[in-house]
Amino acid sequence: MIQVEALTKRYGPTTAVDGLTFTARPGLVTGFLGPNGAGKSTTMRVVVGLERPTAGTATVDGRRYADLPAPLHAVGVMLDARSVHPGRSAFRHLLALARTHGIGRSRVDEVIGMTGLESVARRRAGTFSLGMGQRLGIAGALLGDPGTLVLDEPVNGLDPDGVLWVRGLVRALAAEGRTVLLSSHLMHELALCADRVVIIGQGRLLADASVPELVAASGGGSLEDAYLQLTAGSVQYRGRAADEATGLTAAGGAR
Ligand SMILES: Nc1ncnc2c1ncn2[C@@H]1O[C@H](COP(=O)(O)OP(=O)(O)OP(=O)(O)O)[C@@H](O)[C@H]1O
Repeated sequence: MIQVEALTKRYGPTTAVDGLTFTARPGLVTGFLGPNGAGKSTTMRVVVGLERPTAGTATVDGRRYADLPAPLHAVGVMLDARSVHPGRSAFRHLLALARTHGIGRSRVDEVIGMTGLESVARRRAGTFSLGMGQRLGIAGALLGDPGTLVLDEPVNGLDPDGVLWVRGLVRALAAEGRTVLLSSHLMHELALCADRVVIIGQGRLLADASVPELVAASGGGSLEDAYLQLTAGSVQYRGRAADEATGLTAAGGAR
């Protein structure tokens, strides 16, 4: 279980997370949404002990990450799939991670199998495609057989088969009673795999509800409709309308 309570994180003059409170419960996939720069990654980084809160707390199973006796067994993390040493093979990377946490080699083989990386396990991670890197990141998160998983955009760069695989994986992990917190910008995918959705904007909570509740509150559209309504006032980085950006008029002619 992840509990975020009155969490604030400031970087100099920037308030990345602003008094945020929510709980990701066992047995559920909790989708974590928000516009670019809303504070999702920062929140996840605090949960897994990579950042210290300015105020408030974030705990896993009631303890701050730093106080967990066996962190890799408590919480599996995939924040940035590119953080793997490029010269190391997938197998070596996972083995090094396993060894530093007292995890046996057989579990390394197991997670390589679970993530479909058998044929490339001996290849240098630096040669991996985006999707293969994502799979390796997920393998690392699964290594400690953790009760909680924190996955930052796990379907980013995956092909349709990979997206389907992640959906099945997170559903299965939740069905086993684990807590899954997963961020994504893919509304359609989240509508399919999340039980609850936490939406933030400019570091603040905008909604914490089930997908059907959000859809009903938006007037019965889609999760995307609900999200766009809720975040309309919180988007910081908005491009020009497509017709303006391309120099085309509404009638389709060039300006
Ligand atoms: N190390 C840092 N130093 C300074 N500012 C930071 C740092 N990390 C994040 N920020 C700022 O905090 C805010 C929240 O960023 P964060 O990466 O958490 O957002 P996000 O919701 O994950 O965005 P995205 O969807 O683009 O990944 C942004 O304004 C960002 O520029």
